[in-house]
Amino acid sequence: MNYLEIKTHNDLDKLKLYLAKNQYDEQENTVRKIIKDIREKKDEALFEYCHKFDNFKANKDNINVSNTEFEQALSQVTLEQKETILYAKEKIENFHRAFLPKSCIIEQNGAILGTRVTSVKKAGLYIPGGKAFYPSTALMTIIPAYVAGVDEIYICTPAQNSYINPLLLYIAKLYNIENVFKVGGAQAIAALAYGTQSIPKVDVIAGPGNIYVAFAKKLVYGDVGIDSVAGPSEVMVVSDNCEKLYAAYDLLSQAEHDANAKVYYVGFNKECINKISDKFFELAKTAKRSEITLKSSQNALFIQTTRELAGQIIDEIAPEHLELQLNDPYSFMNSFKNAGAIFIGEYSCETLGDYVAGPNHTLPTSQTARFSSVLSTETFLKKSSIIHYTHKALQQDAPYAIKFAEYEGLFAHAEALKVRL
Ligand SMILES: NC(=O)c1ccc[n+]([C@@H]2O[C@H](COP(=O)([O-])OP(=O)(O)OC[C@H]3O[C@@H](n4cnc5c(N)ncnc54)[C@H](O)[C@@H]3O)[C@@H](O)[C@H]2O)c1
Ligand SMILES: [Zn+2]
Repeated sequence: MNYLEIKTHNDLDKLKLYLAKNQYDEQENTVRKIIKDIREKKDEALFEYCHKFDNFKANKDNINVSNTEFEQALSQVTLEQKETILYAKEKIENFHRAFLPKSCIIEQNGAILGTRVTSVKKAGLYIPGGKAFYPSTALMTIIPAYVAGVDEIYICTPAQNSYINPLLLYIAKLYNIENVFKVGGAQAIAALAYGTQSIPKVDVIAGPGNIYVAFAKKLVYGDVGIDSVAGPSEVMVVSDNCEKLYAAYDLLSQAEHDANAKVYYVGFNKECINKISDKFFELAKTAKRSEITLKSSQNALFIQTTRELAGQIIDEIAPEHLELQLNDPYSFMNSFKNAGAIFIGEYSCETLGDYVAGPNHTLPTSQTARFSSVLSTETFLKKSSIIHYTHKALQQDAPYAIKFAEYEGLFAHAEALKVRL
């Protein structure tokens, strides 16, 4: 078991050292090669990788889910499944609508100044599907793109042996999305970033994935927009009591996603740490997905610290999901800034956020919550400035702008104003 005792400010170095050990050079090299191949050989490389990684013999005619496949899938979806999806859909839509940024203008010294919010034209959504199926991610990626008003939405998801989860296709159909490509991993991200004969180049790629997907998004960023580096799941539970052992269950709920998932428990006394870790490892051994949890549980880190230092530990790790099972969580929240999503109180377990609470479950991982945000409508929006002067407003501001232009030696800038005065 990985265990750190952080009792003084200097002890934080132990944590920094621990976090710096996480290196994935091999996977990064693999991803670089995949991106290069897709850029150079396009569909040819894409089809090869579909075969290699997902055992799907892709070609230009079967890479896109056909109408027949849609119909077959839709006929398999039960009434109960539809009701469950529609329940979550409504809650997620309401949340994303409520936080939709709007264009706005102000008037300053007679000039009209504003921000015009427009959506991107084309979005590529990645819905993972290697070790589990994620229809919930279909809702979590499609809804913000749809609410933002994206013109064209394309989906990529791995199709092992050509199979795609029917619930995912049901959700795509709810939003009239016809372009669902059976492509996963880094090759899907590269195809959406640079375009191939079969897959169009998009403006923004959003959606979570495993380490290959996360690296690929990081590497194509700049040529295309991304939501965040939303890689293998992470959870940190900070608790000041352990009577109910909830923390152990919550750690396991993230450990079952991926062998590379990371779970952290931060406690203030050794008894709690022992109790939670014992239960966690017991659950990891007997879990239904034990072939994954036996590996990911090896990444679990248990930290004993003080309440005063806990905030700094959170800021260092910047966990994707943070659960605060504390007596006074709201005052504790002043002690840190970095976390993808914050779950407050013992009843707000992370599973609710994954499926039905409403906020997005696609979140920054591997310490990127220091500067990245949860996936939202903003991922698919951009802001342009609006600047509109009348002659009177120009007369007021021009003398100052002319002086600035002269300080910078940019005399043509000054002239452009002078001719208008
Ligand atoms: N951060 C978030 O918001 C969030 C949300 C949900 C899920 N997740 C994460 O999404 C991930 C889903 O992972 P998954 O594996 O089930 O599905 P996935 O779709 O992300 O990955 C499957 C793809 O990985 C590629 N791949 C697999 N092995 C490879 C190899 N050896 N070399 C190159 N490429 C390879 C293949 O192309 C395959 O199609 C998990 O890590 C989970 O924790 C994250
Ligand atoms: Zn989860």
